[in-house]
Amino acid sequence: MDQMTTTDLWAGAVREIIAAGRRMDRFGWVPATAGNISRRLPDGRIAITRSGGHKGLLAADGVIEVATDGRAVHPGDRPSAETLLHCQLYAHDPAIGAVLHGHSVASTVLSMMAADGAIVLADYEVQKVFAGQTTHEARVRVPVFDNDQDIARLCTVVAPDLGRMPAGYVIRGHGVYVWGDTMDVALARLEGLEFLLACELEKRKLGR
Ligand SMILES: CSC[C@@H](O)[C@@H](O)C(=O)COP(=O)(O)O
Ligand SMILES: [Zn+2]
Repeated sequence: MDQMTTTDLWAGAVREIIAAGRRMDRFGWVPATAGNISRRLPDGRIAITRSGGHKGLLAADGVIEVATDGRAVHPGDRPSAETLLHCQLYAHDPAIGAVLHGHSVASTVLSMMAADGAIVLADYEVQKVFAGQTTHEARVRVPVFDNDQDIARLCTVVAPDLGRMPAGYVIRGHGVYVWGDTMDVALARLEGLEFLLACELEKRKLGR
């Protein structure tokens, strides 16, 4: 791959990450410095948001490269605190090309109330946004994992569920992780999941 092509690939990934951050911000899913966003390039490089920036106000220098073990490729760069959760998904499935993490009100509140380690979505038409879901009559289980500031340890808790989370997962009192083969697919899944969590929160406020 020539130099021009690798530069173009990187620029494309950065554009997608910046646009995703703006879109997530419009919905209020990345308050303050919350959230992180990554993209795996066709050549295997991983682009991810720098730690601590506002994800709705990203510029090109807010996106940096990490290796598959989560370490910054360029010395001095500080990748997202949750980089290992992104790398875990990329290592699990070579088809995954984008990972999104946001902190919505609905995911934060519902996960704090979740019993049995999951939020179960049922009877919603929009469940069909998730791969393999063809009817509102199915039940979509969204695992809820306890929050942990030790992200390597959190990865070991998430690991057994890899490959059986059609809608992504939620970290308790923290937020969602979703992914997709492309950024557009990941954003569609995020929008679908957040819509359903918002519905679920409204339902519970009505005592249902
Ligand atoms: C604003 S606190 C949120 C952070 O602790 C973390 O959960 C988060 O989502 C963003 O961390 P970052 O290191 O910027 O990727
Ligand atoms: Zn977070």
